[in-house]
Amino acid sequence: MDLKSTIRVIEGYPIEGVSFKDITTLLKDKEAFNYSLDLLEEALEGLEFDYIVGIESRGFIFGAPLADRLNKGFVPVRKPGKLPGEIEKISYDLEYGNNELEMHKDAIGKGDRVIIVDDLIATGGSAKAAAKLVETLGAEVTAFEFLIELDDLNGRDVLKDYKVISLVKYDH
Ligand SMILES: O=P(O)(O)OC[C@H]1O[C@H](OP(=O)(O)OP(=O)(O)O)[C@H](O)[C@@H]1O
Ligand SMILES: Nc1ncnc2[nH]cnc12
Repeated sequence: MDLKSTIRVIEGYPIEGVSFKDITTLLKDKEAFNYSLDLLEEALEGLEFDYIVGIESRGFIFGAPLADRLNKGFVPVRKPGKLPGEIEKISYDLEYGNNELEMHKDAIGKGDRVIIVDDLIATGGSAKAAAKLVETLGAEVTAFEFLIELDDLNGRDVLKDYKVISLVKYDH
């Protein structure tokens, strides 16, 4: 199956110059959604880890079912103000705008190995911020896994010290 053909591209959203990769068209196609999870699962074969960490919100859509398939726990990295317990917080820049991410302090710790999952890597800012949260809590990032990679935005360079897996590539 050609996964790319199920992803809709909308130019100029949310601001001029951005070529937005809309995964809602993939998600509503049950074969494409299932196949994307098959590929995400297969690509992690041979890696040892304890948890899937998903980045809100689109990272939850792939991260949670992937954790269930792999019989691992799922840990959310959330946008500000959503987690009820004691949190670790970090600020970061996006392709458009900036944001903050938070994680429960007691969610993971020393000796834990995690896979960080998101739908897309653009600048790599969100992924790097999530890794810093994981590492601040004493855990280790085994790999990053994305459905989509935007090559020209060089997010992979930002994550050069890590294993990075992506399924579908675009120039930008
Ligand atoms: O590599 P980066 O430049 O950091 O960009 C990628 C991030 O941007 C999008 O999330 P967004 O913050 O738009 O939130 P959403 O998932 O809630 O739509 C996407 O889902 C990634 O998390
Ligand atoms: N070009 C893009 N398409 C979809 N989601 C994004 N998040 C950051 N950049 C994006």
